[in-house]
Amino acid sequence: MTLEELRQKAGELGISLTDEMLSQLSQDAVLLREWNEKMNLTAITEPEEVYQKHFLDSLIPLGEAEIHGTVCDVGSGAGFPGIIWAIARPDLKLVLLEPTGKRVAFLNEVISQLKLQNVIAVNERAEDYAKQHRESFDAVTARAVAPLPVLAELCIPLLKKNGLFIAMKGSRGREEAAEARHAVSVLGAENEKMVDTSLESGDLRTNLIYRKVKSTPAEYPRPYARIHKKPL
Ligand SMILES: C[S@@+](CC[C@H](N)C(=O)[O-])C[C@H]1O[C@@H](n2cnc3c(N)ncnc32)[C@H](O)[C@@H]1O
Repeated sequence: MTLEELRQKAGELGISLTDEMLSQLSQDAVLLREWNEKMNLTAITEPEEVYQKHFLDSLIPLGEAEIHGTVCDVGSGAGFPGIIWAIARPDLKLVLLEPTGKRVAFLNEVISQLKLQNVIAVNERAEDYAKQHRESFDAVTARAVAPLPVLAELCIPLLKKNGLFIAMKGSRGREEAAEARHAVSVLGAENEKMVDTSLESGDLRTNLIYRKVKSTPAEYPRPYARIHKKPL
Protein backbone atom coordinates (compact mmCIF):
# COMPACT_ATOMS: atom_id res chain seq x y z
CA MET A 1 0.00 0.00 0.00
CA THR A 2 1.36 3.44 -0.92
CA LEU A 3 0.83 6.56 1.20
CA GLU A 4 -1.79 7.78 -1.29
CA GLU A 5 -3.65 4.47 -1.01
CA LEU A 6 -3.48 4.81 2.79
CA ARG A 7 -5.02 8.28 2.49
CA GLN A 8 -7.81 6.88 0.31
CA LYS A 9 -8.55 3.95 2.65
CA ALA A 10 -8.53 6.27 5.67
CA GLY A 11 -10.97 8.53 3.82
CA GLU A 12 -13.31 5.56 3.38
CA LEU A 13 -13.22 5.16 7.18
CA GLY A 14 -14.16 8.83 7.56
CA ILE A 15 -10.64 9.94 8.56
CA SER A 16 -9.12 12.69 6.46
CA LEU A 17 -5.33 12.74 6.38
CA THR A 18 -3.68 16.05 5.41
CA ASP A 19 -0.38 16.32 3.49
CA GLU A 20 1.36 17.16 6.78
CA MET A 21 -0.07 14.04 8.44
CA LEU A 22 1.08 11.88 5.51
CA SER A 23 4.55 13.36 5.81
CA GLN A 24 4.59 12.57 9.56
CA LEU A 25 3.44 9.00 8.85
CA SER A 26 6.21 8.54 6.30
CA GLN A 27 8.79 9.91 8.80
CA ASP A 28 7.47 7.46 11.40
CA ALA A 29 7.98 4.54 8.96
CA VAL A 30 11.58 5.69 8.29
CA LEU A 31 12.37 5.93 12.04
CA LEU A 32 10.77 2.53 12.66
CA ARG A 33 13.04 0.97 10.04
CA GLU A 34 16.18 2.73 11.31
CA TRP A 35 15.59 1.82 14.96
CA ASN A 36 14.57 -1.71 14.07
CA GLU A 37 18.14 -2.31 12.89
CA LYS A 38 19.32 -1.70 16.49
CA MET A 39 16.44 -3.28 18.44
CA ASN A 40 13.52 -5.56 17.71
CA LEU A 41 10.49 -3.28 17.44
CA THR A 42 8.46 -5.06 14.75
CA ALA A 43 8.75 -7.87 12.24
CA ILE A 44 7.20 -5.58 9.61
CA THR A 45 9.60 -2.93 8.29
CA GLU A 46 8.96 -2.48 4.53
CA PRO A 47 7.19 0.92 4.34
CA GLU A 48 4.39 -0.34 2.06
CA GLU A 49 3.67 -3.15 4.52
CA VAL A 50 3.98 -0.82 7.52
CA TYR A 51 1.38 1.53 5.97
CA GLN A 52 -1.11 -1.30 5.62
CA LYS A 53 -0.48 -3.60 8.58
CA HIS A 54 0.41 -1.05 11.25
CA PHE A 55 -0.87 2.37 10.13
CA LEU A 56 -4.20 1.53 8.47
CA ASP A 57 -4.90 -1.10 11.13
CA SER A 58 -4.27 1.50 13.86
CA LEU A 59 -6.62 3.99 12.16
CA ILE A 60 -9.61 1.60 11.93
CA PRO A 61 -11.04 2.23 15.46
CA LEU A 62 -11.10 6.00 14.81
CA GLY A 63 -13.81 5.31 12.24
CA GLU A 64 -15.74 2.96 14.52
CA ALA A 65 -16.07 4.81 17.83
CA GLU A 66 -16.66 8.41 18.92
CA ILE A 67 -13.28 9.01 20.51
CA HIS A 68 -12.56 12.39 22.10
CA GLY A 69 -10.57 14.05 24.89
CA THR A 70 -7.88 12.15 26.78
CA VAL A 71 -6.75 8.72 25.56
CA CYS A 72 -4.41 6.12 27.05
CA ASP A 73 -2.74 3.50 24.79
CA VAL A 74 -1.78 0.60 27.07
CA GLY A 75 1.30 -1.36 25.91
CA SER A 76 1.98 0.98 22.99
CA GLY A 77 5.18 -0.82 21.92
CA ALA A 78 6.43 0.99 18.81
CA GLY A 79 3.41 3.35 18.96
CA PHE A 80 0.45 1.33 17.68
CA PRO A 81 -2.17 2.59 17.72
CA GLY A 82 -1.17 5.61 19.91
CA ILE A 83 1.33 7.45 17.68
CA ILE A 84 -0.92 7.00 14.65
CA TRP A 85 -3.91 8.42 16.57
CA ALA A 86 -1.78 11.36 17.74
CA ILE A 87 -0.90 12.15 14.10
CA ALA A 88 -4.40 11.66 12.66
CA ARG A 89 -6.29 13.34 15.52
CA PRO A 90 -4.44 16.45 16.79
CA ASP A 91 -7.51 17.21 18.95
CA LEU A 92 -6.84 14.16 21.18
CA LYS A 93 -4.43 14.18 24.15
CA LEU A 94 -2.64 10.85 24.41
CA VAL A 95 -0.58 8.99 27.00
CA LEU A 96 1.36 5.98 25.67
CA LEU A 97 2.09 3.48 28.46
CA GLU A 98 5.03 1.20 27.81
CA PRO A 99 7.07 -0.68 30.46
CA THR A 100 10.09 -1.40 28.19
CA GLY A 101 12.57 1.48 28.41
CA LYS A 102 14.03 0.95 24.92
CA ARG A 103 10.60 1.18 23.32
CA VAL A 104 9.88 4.36 25.30
CA ALA A 105 13.17 5.82 23.96
CA PHE A 106 11.91 5.09 20.43
CA LEU A 107 8.49 6.65 21.16
CA ASN A 108 10.18 9.78 22.55
CA GLU A 109 12.34 10.05 19.42
CA VAL A 110 9.25 9.82 17.18
CA ILE A 111 7.37 12.40 19.31
CA SER A 112 10.33 14.78 19.10
CA GLN A 113 11.20 14.29 15.38
CA LEU A 114 7.57 14.58 14.27
CA LYS A 115 7.02 17.53 16.65
CA LEU A 116 3.88 15.94 18.09
CA GLN A 117 2.45 18.23 20.79
CA ASN A 118 -0.48 16.07 21.90
CA VAL A 119 1.21 12.89 23.12
CA ILE A 120 3.60 11.73 25.85
CA ALA A 121 5.21 8.34 26.47
CA VAL A 122 5.31 7.03 30.05
CA ASN A 123 7.65 4.22 31.11
CA GLU A 124 5.26 2.36 33.39
CA ARG A 125 3.02 -0.70 33.58
CA ALA A 126 -0.72 -0.01 33.38
CA GLU A 127 -1.49 -1.55 36.78
CA ASP A 128 1.10 0.72 38.46
CA TYR A 129 0.08 3.84 36.52
CA ALA A 130 -3.52 3.25 37.63
CA LYS A 131 -2.51 3.92 41.26
CA GLN A 132 -2.15 7.65 40.49
CA HIS A 133 -4.36 7.95 37.41
CA ARG A 134 -7.44 5.80 37.93
CA GLU A 135 -10.66 6.93 36.27
CA SER A 136 -8.95 9.77 34.41
CA PHE A 137 -9.21 8.98 30.66
CA ASP A 138 -12.08 9.43 28.19
CA ALA A 139 -10.84 6.42 26.21
CA VAL A 140 -8.36 3.58 26.74
CA THR A 141 -7.13 1.34 23.93
CA ALA A 142 -4.70 -1.55 23.47
CA ARG A 143 -3.52 -3.68 20.54
CA ALA A 144 -1.86 -7.08 20.95
CA VAL A 145 -1.10 -6.78 24.68
CA ALA A 146 -2.90 -9.54 26.63
CA PRO A 147 -5.96 -11.84 26.57
CA LEU A 148 -9.12 -9.83 27.16
CA PRO A 149 -9.87 -10.87 30.79
CA VAL A 150 -6.34 -9.66 31.72
CA LEU A 151 -6.43 -6.63 29.43
CA ALA A 152 -9.77 -5.48 30.84
CA GLU A 153 -8.28 -5.29 34.34
CA LEU A 154 -5.30 -3.27 33.03
CA CYS A 155 -7.46 -0.84 31.05
CA ILE A 156 -10.93 -0.31 32.57
CA PRO A 157 -9.71 1.10 35.94
CA LEU A 158 -8.04 3.95 33.97
CA LEU A 159 -11.33 4.99 32.37
CA LYS A 160 -13.65 7.74 33.55
CA LYS A 161 -17.31 6.82 33.92
CA ASN A 162 -18.90 6.91 30.42
CA GLY A 163 -15.48 6.45 28.83
CA LEU A 164 -14.73 3.93 26.06
CA PHE A 165 -12.44 0.89 26.21
CA ILE A 166 -11.39 -0.17 22.70
CA ALA A 167 -9.71 -3.58 22.57
CA MET A 168 -8.14 -4.24 19.15
CA LYS A 169 -8.37 -7.97 18.59
CA GLY A 170 -7.86 -10.48 15.79
CA SER A 171 -9.92 -13.40 14.57
CA ARG A 172 -10.63 -14.70 18.13
CA GLY A 173 -12.11 -11.35 19.15
CA ARG A 174 -15.67 -12.53 19.66
CA GLU A 175 -14.58 -15.62 21.61
CA GLU A 176 -12.39 -13.42 23.83
CA ALA A 177 -15.36 -11.13 24.39
CA ALA A 178 -17.39 -14.12 25.64
CA GLU A 179 -14.51 -15.22 27.91
CA ALA A 180 -14.21 -11.70 29.38
CA ARG A 181 -17.91 -11.06 30.01
CA HIS A 182 -17.59 -11.58 33.77
CA ALA A 183 -14.36 -9.55 34.06
CA VAL A 184 -15.80 -6.61 32.13
CA SER A 185 -18.95 -6.55 34.24
CA VAL A 186 -17.05 -6.71 37.59
CA LEU A 187 -14.83 -3.84 36.40
CA GLY A 188 -17.88 -1.67 35.59
CA ALA A 189 -18.18 -1.77 31.78
CA GLU A 190 -20.65 -3.02 29.17
CA ASN A 191 -20.13 -4.07 25.58
CA GLU A 192 -21.35 -1.40 23.19
CA LYS A 193 -20.35 -2.98 19.89
CA MET A 194 -18.04 -5.40 18.13
CA VAL A 195 -16.83 -4.45 14.67
CA ASP A 196 -15.28 -6.94 12.23
CA THR A 197 -13.06 -5.76 9.39
CA SER A 198 -11.38 -7.96 6.77
CA LEU A 199 -7.90 -6.63 6.18
CA GLU A 200 -6.32 -6.71 2.71
CA SER A 201 -3.83 -9.25 4.04
CA GLY A 202 -6.79 -11.62 4.50
CA ASP A 203 -6.60 -11.34 8.32
CA LEU A 204 -9.68 -10.48 10.35
CA ARG A 205 -9.66 -7.58 12.82
CA THR A 206 -12.37 -7.47 15.47
CA ASN A 207 -12.46 -4.34 17.56
CA LEU A 208 -14.39 -4.65 20.83
CA ILE A 209 -15.85 -1.41 22.12
CA TYR A 210 -16.99 -1.15 25.76
CA ARG A 211 -18.48 1.71 27.73
CA LYS A 212 -17.79 2.20 31.43
CA VAL A 213 -21.12 2.45 33.20
CA LYS A 214 -20.01 2.48 36.84
CA SER A 215 -16.87 2.99 38.92
CA THR A 216 -14.35 0.14 39.12
CA PRO A 217 -14.15 -1.35 42.65
CA ALA A 218 -11.04 -0.03 44.47
CA GLU A 219 -9.43 -3.50 44.70
CA TYR A 220 -8.73 -3.47 40.92
CA PRO A 221 -6.29 -3.55 39.25
CA ARG A 222 -4.53 -6.17 41.38
CA PRO A 223 -0.73 -6.73 41.13
CA TYR A 224 0.15 -8.21 37.70
CA ALA A 225 1.13 -11.65 39.04
CA ARG A 226 -2.38 -12.02 40.52
CA ILE A 227 -4.13 -10.69 37.38
CA HIS A 228 -2.14 -13.13 35.25
CA LYS A 229 -2.50 -16.14 37.56
CA LYS A 230 -6.17 -15.66 38.36
CA PRO A 231 -7.82 -13.55 35.64
CA LEU A 232 -11.30 -12.32 36.59
C1 LIG B 1 3.06 -7.37 21.40
S1 LIG B 1 3.43 -5.76 21.99
C2 LIG B 1 2.24 -4.79 21.11
C3 LIG B 1 2.69 -3.37 20.93
C4 LIG B 1 1.73 -2.48 20.14
N1 LIG B 1 0.50 -2.22 20.89
C5 LIG B 1 1.41 -3.07 18.78
O1 LIG B 1 0.27 -3.42 18.53
O2 LIG B 1 2.34 -3.16 17.95
C6 LIG B 1 2.81 -5.74 23.67
C7 LIG B 1 3.31 -4.56 24.47
O3 LIG B 1 2.61 -4.51 25.72
C8 LIG B 1 3.51 -4.09 26.71
N2 LIG B 1 2.95 -4.53 28.02
C9 LIG B 1 2.93 -5.78 28.53
N3 LIG B 1 2.35 -5.79 29.76
C10 LIG B 1 2.00 -4.50 30.04
C11 LIG B 1 1.38 -3.86 31.16
N4 LIG B 1 1.02 -4.55 32.25
N5 LIG B 1 1.17 -2.52 31.10
C12 LIG B 1 1.53 -1.82 29.99
N6 LIG B 1 2.13 -2.38 28.91
C13 LIG B 1 2.36 -3.70 28.92
C14 LIG B 1 4.82 -4.77 26.32
O4 LIG B 1 5.96 -4.15 26.88
C15 LIG B 1 4.79 -4.67 24.80
O5 LIG B 1 5.45 -3.52 24.32
